[in-house]
Amino acid sequence: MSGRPDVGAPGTGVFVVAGRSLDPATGEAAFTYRLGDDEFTERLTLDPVLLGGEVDADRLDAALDLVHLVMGTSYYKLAAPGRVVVERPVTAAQLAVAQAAYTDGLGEFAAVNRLPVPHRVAFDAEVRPAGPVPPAGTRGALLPVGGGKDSALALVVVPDGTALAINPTGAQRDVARAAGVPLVEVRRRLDPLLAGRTAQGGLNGHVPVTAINSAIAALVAVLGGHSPVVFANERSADEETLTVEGVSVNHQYSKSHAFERLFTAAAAELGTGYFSLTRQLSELATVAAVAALPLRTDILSCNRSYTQRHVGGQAEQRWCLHCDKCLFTFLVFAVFLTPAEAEEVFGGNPLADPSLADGFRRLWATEKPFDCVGERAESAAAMAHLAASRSWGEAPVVRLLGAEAAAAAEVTGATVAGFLPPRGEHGIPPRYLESLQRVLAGARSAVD
Ligand SMILES: CC(=O)N[C@H]1[C@@H](OP(=O)(O)OP(=O)(O)OC[C@H]2O[C@@H](n3ccc(=O)[nH]c3=O)[C@H](O)[C@@H]2O)O[C@H](CO)[C@@H](O)[C@@H]1O[C@H](C)C(=O)N[C@@H](C)C(=O)N[C@@H](CCC(=O)O)C(=O)O
Ligand SMILES: Nc1ncnc2c1ncn2[C@@H]1O[C@H](COP(=O)(O)OP(=O)(O)OP(=O)(O)O)[C@@H](O)[C@H]1O
Repeated sequence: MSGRPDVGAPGTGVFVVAGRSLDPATGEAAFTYRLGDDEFTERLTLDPVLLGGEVDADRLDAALDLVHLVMGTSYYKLAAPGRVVVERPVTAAQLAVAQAAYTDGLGEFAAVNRLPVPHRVAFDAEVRPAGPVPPAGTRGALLPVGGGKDSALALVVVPDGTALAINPTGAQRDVARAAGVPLVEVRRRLDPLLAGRTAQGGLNGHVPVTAINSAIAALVAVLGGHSPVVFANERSADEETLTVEGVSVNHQYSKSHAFERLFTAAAAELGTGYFSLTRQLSELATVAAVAALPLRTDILSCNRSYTQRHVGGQAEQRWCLHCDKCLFTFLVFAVFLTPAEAEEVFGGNPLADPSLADGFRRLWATEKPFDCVGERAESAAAMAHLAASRSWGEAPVVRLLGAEAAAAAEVTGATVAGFLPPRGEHGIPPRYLESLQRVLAGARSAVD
C-alpha cells in the first residue's frame, strides 16, 4: 500500500511487548511496544487514592504484565504481523488471556480488514510458574462503570462497592454520583504515534476493549486492595455478530463468558475475584430492572458519546438516537416505558422516525451491526411486543416493522417474557447473586 508507515506488511514482521514501568510517587505507568522500526508507549495515570499503600511486589508485577499484554492490541493491529514476542516471562493463565485477546478479540478487526479469520497469532514467550495465591483484597468490590445501563444496575446491586472509570467522561461520573458510589479514575493515553501511523495507512479496527478495561481494573484492584472486580457483561455478548466461512466473529468477544473464564484464572493469580454480575441476563431483563430505577435518567449507552474527544468530560454527551446502539437501547427500554417516559430518558423518540426503520431491522438481521446490541431474537421479540401494545402500536416505525419482527420472532418462538428469567452458566458468588435477585424482583413489567 503506498504511503504505508514502516510497520511492515500485514502478516509479516513481529510485534514486541517490550518494557514497562510504574512510578509509585506520581501514579504514571508506561507500557512500551515495538513494531517494525516504531516504538509506542501507552501511558496510564492512576488515581492518587491508589498510591502509597502496601502492595506485594510480585502481585503488582503480575498485574502490570497483564495490562501490558492486552493493551498491546491497539498497536499490534497497525500491521497485524501474526507474531508477538513477549520480553518478560508470563504465566500460562496470562498467556491464555493474551492469546484470546489477539485472536478472537481481534476477530472483527480481521474480518473488516479482510484478513483470514480466525486471526491466528503465535506467541514467543517464556512461561513462568504462577506464585502462591495471595490473600484476596479486603476493601470490597471494584465496579468498572461505562456509563450505560448494565454497570448502572451493578452499582445498585453492589452499593457498598467502589466504581472505576477508565478514561472518565461526564456520563460515567454522573451515574456513579447518582448511585452514591465513590469513584476511582484512571486515564489512558494512547501513544500519539498510533493516530499518525493509522492516518498514514496502518490497519485500523476494533480492539477488545473489555479485555483492556479488565486488566486495568485488575491492576487497580491490586493497588487499592479491592476484590472482586465486578463487570456487567450480559448474556447476549456471547452471540456472534456474523459468521465468516463458518467462523464466528464477535464484536463483544471480550465481554463473552469464554473470555471471562480465562480472565478469572489470571485475576485469581493476583488475589482478585473477577466475574460478570449480569452474565445470566438478557438485555431485556437488565432493562426491565433499570427502567424501575430513578437512575434510569442518568445513564448513557450511546458509544458515539465515548470517543477519545469526550474523555475528561469536555465535550457534550447525549444519546445520538441514530446509531445502532441507541436504536437497540431505545427499543428494549420502550418495552418497559410509556412513550412519554422514554422521551424523558432519551430526549427523543427514534420509533417516530420512519427513516430509521432499516436501522431497527438490522438488529435481527443475519449480519448484526458491529456494535453492542442484544441477541437478534430479543430485538425481534421486543419489536413484536411493541406492535401488539396499545402504548407503542401506532408509532410509525412499529407500524412498519411489527409484522416482520413478529414473523422473525416466531421462527425461534422468542417472546419478551421468555427473555426475562436469568439463565445459563455464570461465576457469580452467592452473596452477589442474592443481591441481584432482590433488585430484579423490583423490575418493571412490559407495557401494554
Ligand atoms: C467510542 C467507540 O466506540 N470507539 C470505537 C470507534 O473508534 P473511533 O475512531 O470512533 O473513536 P475513538 O474510540 O476515539 O478511537 C480513536 C482511534 O483510536 C483507536 N483506539 C481507540 C481505543 C483503544 O483502546 N485503542 C485504539 O486503537 C481507534 O481504533 C481509533 O482509530 O471505532 C473503533 C474501530 O472500530 C473501535 O475500536 C472503537 O472502540 C473503542 C475501542 C471503544 O472503547 N469501544 C467501546 C465503546 C465498545 O465498543 N464497547 C463494547 C465492548 C466490546 C469489547 O469488549 O470489545 C460494548 O459496549 O459492548
Ligand atoms: N470506560 C470504562 N471504564 C470502566 N469500565 C468500563 C468502561 N467502559 C465499559 N466498562 C465496563 O465494561 C462492561 C461492558 O461495557 P458496556 O458498554 O456493555 O456496559 P455499560 O456501559 O454498563 O452499558 P451499555 O451496554 O448500556 O453501554 C461494563 O461492565 C462496563 O461497566
